[in-house]
Amino acid sequence: MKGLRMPTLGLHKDFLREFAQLEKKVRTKVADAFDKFEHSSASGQHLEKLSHGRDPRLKTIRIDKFYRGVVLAPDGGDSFLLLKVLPHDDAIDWALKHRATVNAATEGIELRNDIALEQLAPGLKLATGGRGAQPLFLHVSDADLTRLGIDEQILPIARRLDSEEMLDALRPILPEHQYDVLFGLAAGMGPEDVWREIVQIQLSVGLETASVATKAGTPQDDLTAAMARSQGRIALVSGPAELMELLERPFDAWRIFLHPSQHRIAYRPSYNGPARVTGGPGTGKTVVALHRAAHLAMALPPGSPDGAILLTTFTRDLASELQRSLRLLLTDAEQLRRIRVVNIDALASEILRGHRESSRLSILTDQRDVIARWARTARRLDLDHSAEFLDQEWRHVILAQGIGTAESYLKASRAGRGTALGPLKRAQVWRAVTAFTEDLRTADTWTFHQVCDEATRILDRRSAGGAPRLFRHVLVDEAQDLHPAQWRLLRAATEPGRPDDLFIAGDPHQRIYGNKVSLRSLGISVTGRSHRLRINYRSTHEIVSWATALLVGEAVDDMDGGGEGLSDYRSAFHGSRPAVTGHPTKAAEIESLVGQISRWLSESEVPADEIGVAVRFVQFGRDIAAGLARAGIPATVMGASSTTPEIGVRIGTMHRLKGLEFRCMAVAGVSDGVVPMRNAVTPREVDAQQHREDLLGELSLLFVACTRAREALQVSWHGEASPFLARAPQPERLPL
Ligand SMILES: Nc1ncnc2c1ncn2[C@@H]1O[C@H](COP(=O)(O)OP(=O)(O)OP(=O)(O)O)[C@@H](O)[C@H]1O
Repeated sequence: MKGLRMPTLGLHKDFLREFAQLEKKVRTKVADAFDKFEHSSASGQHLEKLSHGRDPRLKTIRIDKFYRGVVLAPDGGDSFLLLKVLPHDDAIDWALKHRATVNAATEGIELRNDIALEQLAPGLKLATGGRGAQPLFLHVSDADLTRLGIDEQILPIARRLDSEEMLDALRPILPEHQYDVLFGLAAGMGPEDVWREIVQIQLSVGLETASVATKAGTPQDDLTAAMARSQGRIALVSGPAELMELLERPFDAWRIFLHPSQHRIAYRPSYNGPARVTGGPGTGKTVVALHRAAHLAMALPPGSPDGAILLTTFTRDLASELQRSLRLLLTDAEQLRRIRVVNIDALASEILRGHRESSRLSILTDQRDVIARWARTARRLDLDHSAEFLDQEWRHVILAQGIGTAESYLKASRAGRGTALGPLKRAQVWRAVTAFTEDLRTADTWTFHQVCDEATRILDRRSAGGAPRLFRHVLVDEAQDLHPAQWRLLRAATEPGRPDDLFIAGDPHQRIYGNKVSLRSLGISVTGRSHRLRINYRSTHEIVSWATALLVGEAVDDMDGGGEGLSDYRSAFHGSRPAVTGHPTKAAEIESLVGQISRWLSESEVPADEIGVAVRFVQFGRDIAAGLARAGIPATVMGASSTTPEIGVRIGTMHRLKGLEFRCMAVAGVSDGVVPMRNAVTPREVDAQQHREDLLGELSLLFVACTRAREALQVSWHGEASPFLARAPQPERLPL
């Protein structure tokens, strides 16, 4: 077969991003132009060389009168890397200025703006000399910088940087890997940490993907080899059919451009027990869980039963979203059938229903009904504990620890609860719990936690009788909000001690339901199999830094006996700053919001369903929907009806929008008394610890709402501003 090599086609992630932003008719032309790469003999013909470019391998291709593509293609070689698609003059300008190199540390391809870098150095010297500030990388030796992949051109520039802002300003012209290394060092990581977390991951994932991508014995040119080692930045495609498939779904880059730090977690052949991924909002935890599920489905032997893998999460809406994404990732119907996607509570009810004579199950879904029942019980027994206190004691101590008798409750640890309860008080609480649960039993009515408990007992009995566990692998997303009863159900659903039994994705900073767990106490040890993601792919740097400031100084536990911070958490790209606006009245806030949404729709041409509005309580959402309707803007209040299809702008409570994302996001009604919601916070005098926990929960809720925004965020209030807003820096009050 000598001389008959197929061309290698690679796609840079910038290419897909720019392609996604083009109008549909231009996208069709781009697809047509690159479809011509079908045969190696013809592939290079359409490429035009540039004279006086920095890199003779950078060529352009005509798309139409206005657009050109930029391709990296060595003369006479058979590798093509699609880099950019830009308006005609910009494409030429980009191709003239840039140069592709292979990084000495990662062996992957990197691109740099050669001209801008050359022009930069003298100016930088002056700036530093003028201010005499301390160089940013004084503590790192040249040898270390070189070992981490900083090359001869960048080293003198790095030496002249004296602030993180300067580094940030240079980001667009620096080779991406080298920026990542410098960012890590500037954020306080030592050279060894940077080596392990940034270089080694890229190197080892790159080598792994390269060995999969290249057939044994096939000779390769340097460019092909380096392309294959550039996991996360470059995706190799098998041919025109795959290229066309990718171009049909340009918004779903997550399917092919996993960052090496994501790839190594998702595609590790096997974990010798439960594994976990954490990270701030938008770092791709869900993406990693989806890829892991796909990896496990592909690894199952042929003929494996349908539904052998469970992919689960907190709510029904999030489960539907997971199912939708999974269908994009896995196209093989048999592999897809191996993964069952269902939310935990629905799974628990299904198990219980299947076990009862009647499949009807009455479940208390509204927390207000639960509280009303507690209030009745407390009145009947003449107790002076509040309904909320009793409910919390039941959920956070009794159900959480699976306590079944008065004796064990008397001895139980109440760590995390702020009010001491002596034996007499405990006996009173136990009486209330017994009366409350007895009433539920008589009415054959359940809470979801009870359903989970009962489902766990059913599963445990079945496996004690020798039946196989329900699932071979269990993956759970949004894990920070699970109650211990739900954890126990998941533990019982898969065989402990088996490789890849549990895969857990979650962010403790987004804990909004007050459920704190210790994984160890539930028999789930993730020691040595825990990973953290640091790069936000959803929101701009401006949104991420504003929202992160809300949580500064808050200690959050990581469910495994440690704490987790957000200091090295950052965004992958820049955009406009969030806008924060106050209004004298509710009507004025709604009017301004309607104006902002109209501008997003008309000036920025954002489709209505890519605009989200988060509110703390649903009635304000309805008022906003009415305001939008008066302006002729379609909107849906999410969850208001299960039968009406969702159209237009999505309005939802902050709880409801968890896990979702929108190009433009308004977080409205962030007023004093509403955020934090007064009646959602236990008074300090009732339970000081619970008071702190509730406040943190409300703060996390605001954080979750703000981090749903991809490109634009507006936060507004009427009356007095929420005290939480004083934590965040005042952004420029500019229209977005
Ligand atoms: N490697 C990647 N390349 C491109 N896009 C990515 C990548 N990883 C994640 N994304 C995108 O970033 C966004 C956030 O990803 P994802 O929802 O998985 O994050 P998350 O950590 O689960 O977020 P949250 O905790 O806030 O719900 C999504 O739009 C996803 O498609």
